[in-house]
Amino acid sequence: MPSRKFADGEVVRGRWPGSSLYYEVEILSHDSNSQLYTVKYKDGTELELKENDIKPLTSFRQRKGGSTSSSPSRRRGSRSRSRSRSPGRLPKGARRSASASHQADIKEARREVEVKLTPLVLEKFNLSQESSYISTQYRLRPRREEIRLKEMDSKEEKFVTKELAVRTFEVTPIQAKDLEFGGVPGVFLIMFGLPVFLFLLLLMCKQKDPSLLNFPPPLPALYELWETRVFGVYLLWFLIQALFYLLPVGKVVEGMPLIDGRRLKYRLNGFYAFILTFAVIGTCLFQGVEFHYVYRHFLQFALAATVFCVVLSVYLYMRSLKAPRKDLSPASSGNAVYDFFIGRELNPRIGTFDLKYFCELRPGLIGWVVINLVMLLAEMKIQSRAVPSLAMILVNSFQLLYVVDALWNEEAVLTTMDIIHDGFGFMLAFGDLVWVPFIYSFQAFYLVSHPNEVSWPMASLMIVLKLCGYIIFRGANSQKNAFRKNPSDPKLSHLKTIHTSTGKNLLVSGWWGFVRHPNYLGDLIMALAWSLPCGFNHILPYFYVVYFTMLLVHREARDEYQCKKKYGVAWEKYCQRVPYRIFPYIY
Ligand SMILES: NC(=O)C1=CN([C@@H]2O[C@H](COP(=O)(O)OP(=O)(O)OC[C@H]3O[C@@H](n4cnc5c(N)ncnc54)[C@H](OP(=O)(O)O)[C@@H]3O)[C@@H](O)[C@H]2O)C=CC1
Ligand SMILES: CC(C)=CCC[C@@H](C)[C@H]1CC=C2C3=C(CC[C@@]21C)[C@@]1(C)CC[C@H](O)C(C)(C)[C@@H]1CC3
Repeated sequence: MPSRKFADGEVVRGRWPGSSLYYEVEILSHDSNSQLYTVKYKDGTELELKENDIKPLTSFRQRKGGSTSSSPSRRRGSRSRSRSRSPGRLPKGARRSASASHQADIKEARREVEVKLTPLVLEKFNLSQESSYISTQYRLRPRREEIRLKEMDSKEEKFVTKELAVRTFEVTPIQAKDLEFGGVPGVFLIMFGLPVFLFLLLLMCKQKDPSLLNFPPPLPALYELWETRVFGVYLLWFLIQALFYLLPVGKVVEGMPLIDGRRLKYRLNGFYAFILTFAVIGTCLFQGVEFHYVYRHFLQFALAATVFCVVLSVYLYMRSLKAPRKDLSPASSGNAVYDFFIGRELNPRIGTFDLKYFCELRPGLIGWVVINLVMLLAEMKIQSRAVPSLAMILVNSFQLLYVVDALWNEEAVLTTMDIIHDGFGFMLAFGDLVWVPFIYSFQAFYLVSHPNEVSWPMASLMIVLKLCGYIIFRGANSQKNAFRKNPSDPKLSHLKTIHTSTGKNLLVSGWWGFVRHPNYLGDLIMALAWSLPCGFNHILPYFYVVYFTMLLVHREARDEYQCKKKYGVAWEKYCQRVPYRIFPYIY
């Protein structure tokens, strides 16, 4: 008979399903057939857990004792992590509401968790058991601070209790307000509108006078835009990038925990792929390959990429119908149109080949730099220049820095909303493979046919602006990534934090104490710096700044909504302490 590690009545730590958080539980019984323990959380919740998901209390106490954190808020954060909290909140992936008519899928996974929860009466948590080992930390704190913290604790406990009650018993019907992007009509409009808009914009830019008054330009017939050879070149590009992605070079890291606690592995070799790509391009240039072909067929390439993206999205949707429910995205809704757009499967993979992760950083992002280079060469050819214009050099170098930075910090993409929350569907396929390479290169495309002379003093100001944006963007992203990776990193010990009932803390000083999305602010400042070299003759090169502001304001609202659900009172406190979202004193 297989042995069991924990005895009935033993008090241990049990992992909350789908998260990496452990809570104090009592072992009630053990089933020798299923090898599952029935455990009881402090609020009365009973669950069945595997032995791997249970840890002795001692391992946690030892870790706390070794905390290096020094700031009061950090101490407070670690204390809260070591204390038992209600596991009432569901795993991140299961937070969104379910439809009555919703297929089994992801929401059923949530229901599975819910039906096993059996708190008939939700009692207030008993925290006394652990107070002995946290008391040394309490004693160090001034009295007034202690009272304030206790008040906050009781407020948070009430919040968690309420959350648990709601999440345990509520059968949440799908409601229009739960769908983002304007729901089904909204995503329908986006799916048809964006490709049309892309072509109108590119055609407009090709006009001699790309004024808004000349909008919309005449659309060419579809057969004029389709070229099989171009499609072949595009496929070749995609396959070469896929080949580079498969090279067994670079570190392998684990992504964030999924709904079932698994962590997928990702190879970080984007930067190598970039170097290899440019080694190949350099060789081709040396061999006299005509890159002007890409400029001459720019619209055809955009169409080839769009067709490819539609085919890919159909494939992704079809395969998601066979995907096990644990693999579905928390953003998926059960509505076919919406799910086709937002993506139904969270991490579609062919073997170890992760399609979303690959598309997010490789063909589109590296393609953007290649297109910029093509535009630089086209400018020299069309304007008969011996060297590229200063404006073109600025645009190329600013955007090159952005892409190299993304590939160098590739691991950071694993914590973005796109990887953790959104599925892989039309939105990201189109965004990654069409929008990024063909819209983000718009300034360079514009400069080919609309030259702008930039003086050195103006160029210096633009460089300063770009560097300011970059320092904010990189500083904020690195600070948050380092904090999420290791909250007690000594390099971050000077920063203040707010503790949350999930056990994770929020930074409230440093970049994240300046505004609530400092990384977006930096990104937007950089976007402005990319457009300024195009001058002020036309509004068109500033389209990117306008679009990007809209994208990030909308993204900030989506993130805010999710953080509010995730962190509750703690998030509200954060908002009080850091009142501005992106632009200090403005928004
Ligand atoms: N060029 C482009 O087109 C685009 C670029 N971007 C860039 O991508 C990057 C990633 O963006 P995105 O994924 O949207 O979001 P963020 O990197 O800003 O991540 C948001 C998450 O950070 C955590 N967080 C929020 N506030 C705090 C805090 N005070 N302390 C600690 N953690 C906090 C929360 O997650 P949790 O607590 O769960 O860790 C929150 O959900 C940004 O730099 C953005 O500018 C984004 C979109 C498009
Ligand atoms: C118009 C439409 C369908 C929008 C989709 C939005 C996408 C264009 C963007 C969503 C998130 C993105 C990110 C980057 C590029 C744009 C998209 C795909 C990113 C790869 C750019 C480089 C950054 O350093 C980044 C890695 C942080 C970033 C991640 C998010």
